Amino acid sequence: MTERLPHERGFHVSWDQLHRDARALAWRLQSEAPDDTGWRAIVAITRGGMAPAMIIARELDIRTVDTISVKSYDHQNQSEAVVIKAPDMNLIGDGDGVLIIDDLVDTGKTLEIVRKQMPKAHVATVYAKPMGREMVDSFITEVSQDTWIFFPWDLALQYVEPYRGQG
Ligand SMILES: O=P(O)(O)OC[C@H]1O[C@H](OP(=O)(O)OP(=O)(O)O)[C@H](O)[C@@H]1O
Ligand SMILES: Nc1nc2[nH]cnc2c(=O)[nH]1
Ligand SMILES: [Mg+2]
Repeated sequence: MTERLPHERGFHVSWDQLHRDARALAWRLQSEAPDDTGWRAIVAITRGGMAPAMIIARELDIRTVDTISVKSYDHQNQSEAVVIKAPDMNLIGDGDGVLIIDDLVDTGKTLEIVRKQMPKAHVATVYAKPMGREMVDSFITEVSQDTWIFFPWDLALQYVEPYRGQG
């Protein structure tokens, strides 16, 4: 599977690392809140945004959490992102005072369509690649464009050969 990815590097994130990085993002977002009452809601971008959104909601004591689902379709090798489930717009409105959370931004296509729905929201991701960095207001760690980020929900513990004897 992984050999087929057109990326030179792999960045493997453990649950512990994700927890630390999401908490670091929450700490930063706390100081960026619009006023003393804090952020009024979170919109998590499914599915990858749900784990960091839960951690941030806990740290910032945000109880209103909604989701937006974006799916990329391939049309003659050009991918197009489409919203297949929107948040409750009566609750979220234009996004003022709302945090949008995703695990990462890569090309920025997902965030482009999400931002159109909630133009005043504050967009935050845990990880960012250079192409999409301009689409986020806050992030924690940048990786190079040719890096593939592996999240803990896509990984399993397994045996690896010792270095000595390889290559
Ligand atoms: O900046 P982009 O190039 O749009 O890529 C970033 C998006 O891609 C991944 O989600 P994916 O669509 O794979 O779905 P998932 O979160 O359900 O795994 C990731 O979780 C981001 O949401
Ligand atoms: N897991 C994962 N999903 C992605 N979607 C777009 N880029 C990435 C990435 O680097 N890792
Ligand atoms: Mg995603």
